Amino acid sequence: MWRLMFKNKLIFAITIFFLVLRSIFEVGLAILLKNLIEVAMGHSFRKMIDLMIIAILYICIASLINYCAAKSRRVLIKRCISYIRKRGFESIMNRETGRFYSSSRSYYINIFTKGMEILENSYFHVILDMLVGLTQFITAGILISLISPILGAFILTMSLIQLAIPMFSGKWIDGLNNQYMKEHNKFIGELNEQLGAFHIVKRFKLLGIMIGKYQMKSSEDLEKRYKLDLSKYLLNELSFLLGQIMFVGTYCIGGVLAMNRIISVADIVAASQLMTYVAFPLMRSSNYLVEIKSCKELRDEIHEILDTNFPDEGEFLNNDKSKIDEWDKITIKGLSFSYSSDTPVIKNLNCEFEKGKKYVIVGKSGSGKSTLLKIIAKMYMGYTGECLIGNNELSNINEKDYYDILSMVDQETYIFDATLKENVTLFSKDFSNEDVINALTEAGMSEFLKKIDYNLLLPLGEQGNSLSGGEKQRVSIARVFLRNPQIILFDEGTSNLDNETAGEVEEVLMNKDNCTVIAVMHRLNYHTMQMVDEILVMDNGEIIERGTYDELYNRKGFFYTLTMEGEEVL
Ligand SMILES: Nc1ncnc2c1ncn2[C@@H]1O[C@H](COP(=O)(O)OP(=O)(O)OP(=O)(O)O)[C@@H](O)[C@H]1O
Repeated sequence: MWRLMFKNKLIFAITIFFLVLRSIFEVGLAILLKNLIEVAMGHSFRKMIDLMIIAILYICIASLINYCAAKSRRVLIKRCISYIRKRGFESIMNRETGRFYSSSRSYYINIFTKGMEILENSYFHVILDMLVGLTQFITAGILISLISPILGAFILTMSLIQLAIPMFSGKWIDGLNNQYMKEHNKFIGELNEQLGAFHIVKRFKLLGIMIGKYQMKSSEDLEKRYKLDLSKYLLNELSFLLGQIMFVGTYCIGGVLAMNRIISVADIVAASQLMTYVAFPLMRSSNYLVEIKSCKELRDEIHEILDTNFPDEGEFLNNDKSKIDEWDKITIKGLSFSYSSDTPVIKNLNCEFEKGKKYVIVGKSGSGKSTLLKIIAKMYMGYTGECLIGNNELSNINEKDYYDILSMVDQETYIFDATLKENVTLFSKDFSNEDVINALTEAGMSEFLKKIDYNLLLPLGEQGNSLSGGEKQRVSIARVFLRNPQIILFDEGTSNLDNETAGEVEEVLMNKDNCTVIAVMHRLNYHTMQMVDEILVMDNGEIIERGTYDELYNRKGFFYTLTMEGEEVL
């Protein structure tokens, strides 16, 4: 991670230059003081005036250097964090879908907010502070040893004792820090969930329960933070105690040496001033090492995010995977999948979807329909069996290529805080207003377009707050229609629409030329069903019936029972 600072060679070199210069100037002040005392004791007014002018100039130059050091250090750290934020975000957004979903949203948010703050304060600043401390320590150490080797030896011994602290406490603090980060992740997750569920909390009068849940996570988070801080304070105090022993000890030894006329009073004053630059960097060094160690896990995580086969700007991670060849059908052979190791959600499933044909999957809630669609959409890896697009195994296909031919309408719609047009084109410049209007019309938005006077620049607000649930759903359908993909996966895409509009949209969908449609539907419109090539009936992760609507209905099997229960067909 520290190598990141080298990436900005010029600003890194400038920062080091000013920091080292600043340290030398700070330490040099002790020699200036020593000379002032010696001149004062020599009673030469003229020399005193000259030295005072030099001292004022010295202090002014030191201040200027301090400012330059602070500014260049700030620029350097800003660039490092900016690099990690930008490349990290690109890397995460370029992840394969399955891998992206293997971590929670609050995990990512935490890395980019709290994580960056910790990295900045507990790593980059600390490394530069260590450099300042090291320069001060070496310069002051040499000067003190020149004044008295005995004092030098005493200070060195005490320093080594101080350095032992982080070595013994590193793992302990590491563990506490990890526990805190985990608890903090949970707290952010809870906060995210509760704010997202604001309307449900209101409507179902859940405030008491939710505040209780929130309070629990909040106090666990604060408790872990308290334990971490307390341990850090303890170590700080131990370091401070050793520092004080060194401080007082140096005065005592210096006094004895002065009594024996080995060093002068001016030497004692200079040594006491220099001691600060030996003692404090050392006292802090144990904290620095603790801080650096404490964010090791975080650095490893950021490393993993940044280093995984990192692509050039704008490229996708899995470019090594094969491009998709010509294909004639989607073949699923012996497919099994489970979210957790115990219960499989898809069980040894076999089926085929021919290119250009239209399919509807039905089944009771929880039978695995959406999971099957998500596997075909390359959102979940870790399945067993085969999922072939033509002759290409899905897991070997380049995701970018795949999403050129496949689009999905999800159960959950996502609307960006942008205009209607941007929400349909998804910020692409490749589509005209006419294309957008056609797609929206196909998605059943003609009345809405009239109502807004065809204003495609209409802002839709945060999460599409200015739209109804059905309108949001139709915007997400229009996105898919606009792209005219070879495969459309449609997961209850019309569930929020009235029967008439739903029927119209489904008719457009089922009449898309050269497009393979696999739709999950609960509410089956008879007219739509007549346009479907095959209906697959799923139960408990398996396909138990398949055929046209009439075939299945007349078979009087599971599908018929579903229709009789009134769950599937209106
Ligand atoms: N992300 C997940 N993690 C763990 N279990 C899940 C996850 N998503 C779904 N499941 C479980 O997998 C099973 C199948 O879910 P799936 O959403 O595929 O069913 P479905 O047939 O589409 O249901 P519905 O018609 O209600 O949408 C359910 O028992 C569900 O609880």
